[in-house]
Amino acid sequence: MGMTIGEKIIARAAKVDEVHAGEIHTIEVDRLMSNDGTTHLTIDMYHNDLKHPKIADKDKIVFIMDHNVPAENPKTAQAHRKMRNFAKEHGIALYEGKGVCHQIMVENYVCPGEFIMGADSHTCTYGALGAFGTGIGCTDFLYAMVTGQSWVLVPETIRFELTGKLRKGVYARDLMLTIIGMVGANGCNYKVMEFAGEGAHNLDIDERLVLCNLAVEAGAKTGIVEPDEKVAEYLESRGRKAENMFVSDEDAVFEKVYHINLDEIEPVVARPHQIDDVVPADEVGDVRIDEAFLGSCNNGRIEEFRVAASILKGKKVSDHVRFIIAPASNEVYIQALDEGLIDIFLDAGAMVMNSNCSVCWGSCQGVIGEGEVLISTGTRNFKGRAGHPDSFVYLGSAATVTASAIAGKIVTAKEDEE
Ligand SMILES: CC(C)[C@H](C(=O)O)[C@@H](O)C(=O)O
Ligand code: SF4
Repeated sequence: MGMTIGEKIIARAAKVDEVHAGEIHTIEVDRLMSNDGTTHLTIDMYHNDLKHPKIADKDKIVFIMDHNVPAENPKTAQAHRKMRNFAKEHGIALYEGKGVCHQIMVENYVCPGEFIMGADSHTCTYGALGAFGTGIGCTDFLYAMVTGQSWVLVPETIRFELTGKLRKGVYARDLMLTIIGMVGANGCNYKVMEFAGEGAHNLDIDERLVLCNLAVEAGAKTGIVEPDEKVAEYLESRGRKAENMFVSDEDAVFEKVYHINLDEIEPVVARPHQIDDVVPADEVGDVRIDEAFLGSCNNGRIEEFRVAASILKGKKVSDHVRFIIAPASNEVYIQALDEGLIDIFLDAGAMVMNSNCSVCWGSCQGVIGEGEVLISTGTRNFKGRAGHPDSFVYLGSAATVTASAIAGKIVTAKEDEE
């Protein structure tokens, strides 16, 4: 029986010839990532609950401080100290203030065919490079850190067969929000969302990252785009090898296949407080905003910054809006500086933050108050996600967020602006 991409990666990690959905396998983890959201908890368990604490392979572990960076209160400062000290003591790679964990991982580590576990739900992002990335809690992280192994119940795969190309002014973010609106926030629970077909290959790496990153918002175990020469080029440009570029066999078994024509996708917005409450952006009505956010592991890359800058150029952010911009990594930040994008943002009246999770995380920067409305390129719009429990988060593309920051209410960008 043929295998899907996800099954092939699990078979490789389990060191067996074949695996199929429904089986449980012990796997060797290729890499482990943990951020400052939970690493201090893992470290506490390591010290307090293990009889013979040890690290299986320090070179497979990456610690990234990105959620509350720089620390905004003594409690996070203490959690950060714990993380720094542990990393130093065990020789674990540590990134502090260099960017959002998933962006750092994609820029520096992820390779196709790898099985990567991260103590963060958006670890599914790595499927953009043909890897199996999945989020785990800190107990599972601790086990994998100590043994080098974990276990996996092989998921069923749902295939998204994509055709066509996104039209001008329509972005991967609109595509993925549309898909989540269609399948629902639980529509792909514990499945692999596999994106394939000529439409998927038309998407660039940054667009694939947007798709895979939000797979968990449809409940998926991970999202994977069928890897191709664009992945190979990206890896080669960064000094990594394109091996293990698995694609699904012709006779692989999919639980379901969706056919989506990218030409038909239009700008959309997810309304508070559910990500699957998706409507066409121009049907959202008259929604006045207090804050706009451009950034996050979903949408804080150079491509989104270019779109935002082309819309903002020569314009001003509405005087009742705080427009907060946080690059997904310092690499993005430096590139944006070089291209003059940061000048455009500052001239327009936006606030540019350090590379971190920022408003997406909603506990460090740009928190919104009671009754306030945010339009965001972040990943989630749960009640209270960006601050006060009685506040409202809409999700949209970089273009929609930027155009809204200028208009002071939710609008889509006009064609000549992009
Ligand atoms: C802090 C972390 C555990 C959390 C996650 O798992 O996703 C965060 O990154 C988020 O986006 O809500
Ligand atoms: S940017 Fe948002 S979604 Fe991504 S890791 Fe940070 S808090 Fe989580």
